[in-house]
Amino acid sequence: MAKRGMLIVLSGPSGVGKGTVRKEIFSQPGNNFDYSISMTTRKMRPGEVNGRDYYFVTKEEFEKEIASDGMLEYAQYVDNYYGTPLKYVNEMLDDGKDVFLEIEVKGAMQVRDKVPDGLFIFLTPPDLMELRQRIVHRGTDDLETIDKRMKKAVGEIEMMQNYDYAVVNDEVPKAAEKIKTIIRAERWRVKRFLPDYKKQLGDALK
Ligand SMILES: Nc1nc2c(ncn2[C@@H]2O[C@H](COP(=O)(O)OP(=O)(O)O)[C@@H](O)[C@H]2O)c(=O)[nH]1
Ligand SMILES: Nc1ncnc2c1ncn2[C@@H]1O[C@H](COP(=O)(O)OP(=O)(O)O)[C@@H](O)[C@H]1O
Repeated sequence: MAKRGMLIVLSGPSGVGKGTVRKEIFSQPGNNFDYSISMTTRKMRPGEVNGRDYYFVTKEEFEKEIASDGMLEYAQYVDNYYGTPLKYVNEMLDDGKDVFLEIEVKGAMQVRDKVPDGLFIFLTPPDLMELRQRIVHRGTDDLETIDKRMKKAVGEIEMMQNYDYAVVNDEVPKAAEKIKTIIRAERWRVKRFLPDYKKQLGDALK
């Protein structure tokens, strides 16, 4: 049955370990979902590669994409734009492939409105002190940015209620395992099969 692919959205507060857990999932055989590379106006960090980690663009370039309806969703996060280019996601889903988005909560809620049958998973820290320690430990943000990210994290965690599943990122392999289990089960959601059978029934009764 040629089913449309499943859109998988992983969000959670900055520093909770989304990138780390996603890489763990993708490194395992059979879990190479198509990853949607986001566009951002934030500065490239050491070690990041344009076109692999993000498409790094100017504010003007980003605003042009918004104006031409080129984004599935976008949000402003700590002084920068972040967004999901629409074209790639649509092509992959039409091709029957599952697409994985790793995005913050405001963007995820826009996706939820547009793609209600997507799978929405919230990655949450064991507690807020641990979250702060992870951001400090990562060493990519100055103290002022860390404070901004922490304040934001509180509001973001409250958004958890709008997701289908919550996964606590206590240990990376455990969190990755839980997410894989959720994805595996969700592939067999009745909603995903009904349209195909309805069409077959229509054809069979002709
Ligand atoms: N809405 C939206 N958020 C994104 C997108 N790409 C990344 N983000 C989120 O933007 C936030 C900041 O990302 P980044 O500056 O890379 O920091 P980090 O993920 O905390 O290392 C994170 O919560 C990301 O998940 C996107 O395409 N759309
Ligand atoms: N389960 C975990 N236990 C301890 N540290 C973690 C865990 N998951 C991630 N980290 C660390 O926390 C920091 C933030 O992780 P990262 O994947 O960059 O988060 P995000 O993508 O959500 O902003 C990194 O230094 C990472 O190594």
